[in-house]
Amino acid sequence: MAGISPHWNEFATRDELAASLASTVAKVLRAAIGRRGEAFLAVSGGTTPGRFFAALSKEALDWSKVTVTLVDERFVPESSPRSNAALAKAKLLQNQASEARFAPLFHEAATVEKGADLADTDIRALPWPLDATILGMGGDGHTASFFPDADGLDALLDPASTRIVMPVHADSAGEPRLTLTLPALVGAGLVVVHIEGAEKRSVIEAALAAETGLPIRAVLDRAPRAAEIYWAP
Ligand SMILES: O=C1O[C@H](COP(=O)(O)O)[C@@H](O)[C@H](O)[C@H]1O
Repeated sequence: MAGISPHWNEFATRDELAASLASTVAKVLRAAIGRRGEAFLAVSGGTTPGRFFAALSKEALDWSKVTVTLVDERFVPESSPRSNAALAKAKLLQNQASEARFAPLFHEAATVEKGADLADTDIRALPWPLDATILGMGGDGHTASFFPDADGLDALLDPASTRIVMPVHADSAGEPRLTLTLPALVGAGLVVVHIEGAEKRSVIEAALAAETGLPIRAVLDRAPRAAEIYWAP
């Protein structure tokens, strides 16, 4: 394996995982605020992060100094039930975390390419590097919007990319997507892969055991420091 092996954090229940991950991320955000006066967090969408978002939203810290963005987004407005921004706003930007600044990836544009250019400009102006990146993973081994069948996957996963946001077209994704690029994501001080259930565990274990070519493996291999896998049944 080219990269540094990830570290496993296993929990008996999804609630225990959510509480522990929220506590760890809150510590990282507090440390960043202490060190540089602000903190920068990227979170995933999908079905997995709900409990973690609820727990993190109740953590006491100076949320007015925190910027939250997304690891990836569907090219849909916030009014869509498939919007990751809508999910993050409803489940994370509440309670204590309602004071945080949210930076969306979706911008109204005629094409996802133009939307990605607008997002790249906006997101570039944020306080890089990320302090924490919380990735999810699909059962197909995709993470962020690095789908196995994405057009130009090598460019999306290029560790030398100078882009921060790129458009994604993949038949399996449903609609066009926007994603942070690999170097933007893995440059974070803390990189977490949050997965739940036996099936996803098997997928990531198989990806780590052999060169499957799955995007999750490329991300873990190309991260400059060991990622943390958070898993519960
Ligand atoms: O499409 C997406 O899926 C993955 C995994 O989602 P889940 O529903 O299986 O938890 C997610 O990490 C990503 O942000 C999202 O856009």
